[in-house]
Amino acid sequence: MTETSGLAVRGLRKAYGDHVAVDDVSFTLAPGSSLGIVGESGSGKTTTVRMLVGLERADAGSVTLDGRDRSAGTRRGGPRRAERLARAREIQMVFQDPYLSLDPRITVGGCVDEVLRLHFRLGPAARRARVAELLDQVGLGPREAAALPRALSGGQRQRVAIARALAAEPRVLVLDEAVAALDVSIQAQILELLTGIRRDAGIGYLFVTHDLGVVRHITEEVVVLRHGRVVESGATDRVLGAPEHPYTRLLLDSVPRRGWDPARIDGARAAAGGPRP
Ligand SMILES: Nc1ncnc2c1ncn2[C@@H]1O[C@H](COP(=O)(O)OP(=O)(O)OP(=O)(O)O)[C@@H](O)[C@H]1O
Repeated sequence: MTETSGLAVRGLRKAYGDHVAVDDVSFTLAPGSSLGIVGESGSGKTTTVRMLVGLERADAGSVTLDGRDRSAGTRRGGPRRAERLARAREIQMVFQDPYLSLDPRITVGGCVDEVLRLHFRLGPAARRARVAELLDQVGLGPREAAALPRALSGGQRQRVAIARALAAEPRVLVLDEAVAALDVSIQAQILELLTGIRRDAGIGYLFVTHDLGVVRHITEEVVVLRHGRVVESGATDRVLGAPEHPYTRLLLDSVPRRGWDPARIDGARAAAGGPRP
């Protein structure tokens, strides 16, 4: 990746009072590639991506997309609305629970249409066609388009959330535990769908998850966070296949499987430096 293409995160830091949630986190995401951010609960994954999408202000560090500084332009009064909108469009987020992020009073088609109206100058007929196309891309048809979110299954709702994110034509899609609430078979369907979209659209994925199976399935590179710091990063196959840091080994050993022994995990945790004091 050249310095000017893709997403580059450098030295991000965020403290809440005297608790440092994210500490000097850096990584890059090439256009169309897929990066996993893994770590235990409280390791700083969500705080990191919230800073990328502007839901949280970083204390230090920078985020650039295709060479443009996303924190720049904060001159007096902040960036102009058009700039802010353009920036918001570039990185879209899909959350764990689409039910909470979808307006219960607006039909599925209407909620995708909202995004088109916000970001693009399209007439009603063009918007209708684009809504149908986006829903079709995620495997939903006219029946679902006319329904309210509560009439859909969890997997269908997550498809709506993905269609809505894609409507903005982002460069990067941040998926924060986006399949965690779904049944395993539905998870697999959504992961397949996302894999296909990435291939076709060349959108970069940032996958926040505690599920190493998901990481193995969908990411090319991975960053391991612990207590807000990057302890290991690299190609997913290498990091999961031959982890170098004791904490990564601990995460791998913590996945329940045949012959799994919780007592061994406690021993490994002590070796990795124990819980935070
Ligand atoms: N708004 C906030 N105010 C105070 N502390 C916060 C806030 N948001 C996060 N934290 C703290 O920052 C640390 C990192 O939290 P974060 O949610 O980023 O972790 P995570 O790795 O995403 O965890 P999980 O997998 O449970 O979502 C935690 O110790 C958390 O308690």
